[in-house]
Amino acid sequence: MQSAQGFVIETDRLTKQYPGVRALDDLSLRIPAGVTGVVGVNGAGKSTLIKVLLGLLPATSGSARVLGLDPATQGAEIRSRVGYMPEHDCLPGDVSAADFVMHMALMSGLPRTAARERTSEVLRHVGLDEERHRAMGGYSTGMKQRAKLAQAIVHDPSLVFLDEPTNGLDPRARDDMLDLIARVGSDFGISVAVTSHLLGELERTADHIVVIDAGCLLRASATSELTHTTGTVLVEVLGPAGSDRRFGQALVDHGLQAWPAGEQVQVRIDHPEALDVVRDVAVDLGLGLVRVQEIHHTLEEVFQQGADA
Ligand SMILES: Nc1ncnc2c1ncn2[C@@H]1O[C@H](COP(=O)(O)OP(=O)(O)OP(=O)(O)O)[C@@H](O)[C@H]1O
Repeated sequence: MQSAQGFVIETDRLTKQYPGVRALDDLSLRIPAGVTGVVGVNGAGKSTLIKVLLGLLPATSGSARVLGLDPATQGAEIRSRVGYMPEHDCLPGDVSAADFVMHMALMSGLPRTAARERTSEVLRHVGLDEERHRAMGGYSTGMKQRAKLAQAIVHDPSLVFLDEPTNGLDPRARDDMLDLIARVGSDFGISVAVTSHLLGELERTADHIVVIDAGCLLRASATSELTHTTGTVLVEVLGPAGSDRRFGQALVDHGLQAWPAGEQVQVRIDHPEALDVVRDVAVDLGLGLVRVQEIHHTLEEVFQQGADA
């Protein structure tokens, strides 16, 4: 279920005041279905936002809708339709993932047979098939994060909140977790709101990015809009040593802006025929064109530019 306008989450001037700290400050945002990255430095207000949206914390002022429901009065209903993976370790060490996830499935109201089937399905999905009967106290951080993800989606929610799911993971486990999150969206059709304090991390995974700073909305946009093309391409040619330099010089002689980038050449594509010139120059010099790749801004660059402006 979504709101009449098709947003899974909407907030209007949402404010949360803790004693001495305004964690959310007049925050108005709209999050569509799909995978959305909620990005902000530590202390920006991400966890507070999730807790208010789940109806676990009352807002000081303003309003919100989650799947069209009001967290202030319909928290229990929201929590039955929304999954939540908390940031911190909250798993009982002496219980197996299979028992824990099954318990969470039963708690959410699934009948026993459906709960058992769904538990196997989600544990397989998160890659905890083999180890599911071992006590979770002996799990690695990556395995614990997977078990937390499994319990968040076991009741087949329409939306899931994942609070810093890559925290404490090494780069390989982090990439695996990000792939898994993308598949929660695509394979199960569950909308995802995932937080991170690392700007670049959700670039590949999220369809939309919301950036929060000191409880305020800094930016909200489709990821593709934020990381739009830089108008340059990276070209790799195949030929004898020094071919890249000869190629770059020839492009400049043909009126293009080109400069070296390692052993490749970066070329500004500022008119539609520029790519034809790149191809023709390579042919003229007898060089093979190995690849021509569009360069996109990274999210870090986009926000660095914003900060410098
Ligand atoms: N229960 C609380 N009482 C007082 N201040 C709090 C409380 N919980 C959070 N805060 C403060 O509110 C601000 C926002 O915290 P929040 O945990 O929502 O941020 P965050 O973006 O999730 O960061 P992190 O990833 O570090 O948890 C911080 O300044 C934090 O210290």
